[in-house]
Amino acid sequence: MSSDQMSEETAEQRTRTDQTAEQPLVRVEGLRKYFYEKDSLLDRLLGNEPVAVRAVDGLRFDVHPGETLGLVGESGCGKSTTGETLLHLQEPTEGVVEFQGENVYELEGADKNAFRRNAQVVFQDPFSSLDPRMTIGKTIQQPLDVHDVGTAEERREKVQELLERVGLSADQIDRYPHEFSGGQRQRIGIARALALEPEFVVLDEPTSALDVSVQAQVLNLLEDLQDDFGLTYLLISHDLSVIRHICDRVAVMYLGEIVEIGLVEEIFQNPTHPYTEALLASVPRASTDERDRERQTLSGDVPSPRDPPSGCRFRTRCPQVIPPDELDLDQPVYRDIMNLRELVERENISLELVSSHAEATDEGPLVDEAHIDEFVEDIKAAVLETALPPREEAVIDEALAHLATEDWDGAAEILKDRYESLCERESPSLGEGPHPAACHLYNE
Ligand SMILES: Nc1ncnc2c1ncn2[C@@H]1O[C@H](COP(=O)(O)OP(=O)(O)OP(=O)(O)O)[C@@H](O)[C@H]1O
Repeated sequence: MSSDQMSEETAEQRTRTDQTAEQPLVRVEGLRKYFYEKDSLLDRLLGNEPVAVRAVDGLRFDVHPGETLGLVGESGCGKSTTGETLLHLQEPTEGVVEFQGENVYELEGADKNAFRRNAQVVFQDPFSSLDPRMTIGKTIQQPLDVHDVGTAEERREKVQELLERVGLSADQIDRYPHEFSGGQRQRIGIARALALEPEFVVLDEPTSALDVSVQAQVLNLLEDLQDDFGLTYLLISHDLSVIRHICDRVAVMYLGEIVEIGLVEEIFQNPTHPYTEALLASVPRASTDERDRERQTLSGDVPSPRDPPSGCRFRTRCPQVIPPDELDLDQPVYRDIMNLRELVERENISLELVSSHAEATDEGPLVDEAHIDEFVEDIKAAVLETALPPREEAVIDEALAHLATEDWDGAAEILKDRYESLCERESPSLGEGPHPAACHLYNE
């Protein structure tokens, strides 16, 4: 092969859009981070096991050289914990993170140092992340001091260069953070992250503390810096417009897991996971195609990462839960019944409050035999939003009657027997390929 042919092929390889074929810069496999909150004295007396907060629960994804991968999801879904664990700022509970083919959790000595230099982070809040007593020059220079880079004079020169590069002026080097606006402070945070010439930067909500007018400027700066320095970004944001502005691909997170991942345009125009669809339904549409997409809004609260739902974690809020084959129910009715089941399983209905026929006693609520039907009607009126077909109403009446004697398990069992979904039995896996989604609707 001639050298011309070889260089042509290399150029082709670089512009290849199918990035999955490339050697990733960062490879994450089975990453878990659980927090064990301190157990109370009572827990210790009762011998209770500490409950794990499953902040990050089995992530697998790659970040390719030169790309910006977005990580999006509602507050508390584990985005920041992912970024911090990936950079080894937090100890992982389980899993592997490879940077340039090396497991970062096993690095030692010079290799560990090299990783620390090569992988940096920009935090959300430019107000609290800068030390108010330190000049911005000292703040930006600190990583150079820690890693003992160059002479004192060279370091100061480097800081001045960085200030210019992020759109500030070299003669501002001896000023203090309070003399700068929010946008300028974030530029200082970016300059500090770039001081050691990293290859990979985690941007954790880099613009969410800024005014909307300043956000685009900072995002444009990040894009320019990426081009100039060949940077690779993992951008964490709850804001889909930020993701769309700057990312090449995006991973959608829900309760510690990735539910869908793919090219940004592909995800925005053709989302497959019901959670992604619901997230997108809450933002203005760019094109007519997208505006025409069926609107599906999210119901219910995000469950606790201490006790996530079985099977698919999104199933307690999903507008497309899969009913058993033998049932022919409209989705809103099935959703309604599944919400009722959740309340019964968690014993989360205040019987005395919803029904005047439930009398509070020391042994719990007491319902007169003669009023069980009214008691059941009261619960349905308080909890259900749709009208049930007669066949289902009979099953639900039978189940709810068990609550008259506080037999929650009996009620739950009847409901489970008839309505249990594949979505609660089996956890859908995130498949392979350029645009996988962890949903039984697509994996069936
Ligand atoms: N040190 C900690 N100890 C206990 N729980 C924690 C700790 N840090 C985070 N968590 C919990 O882990 C879960 C994920 O938090 P994380 O901050 O990673 O989410 P996030 O998606 O970045 O949300 P946000 O955008 O609000 O920061 C949350 O339930 C949070 O309360």
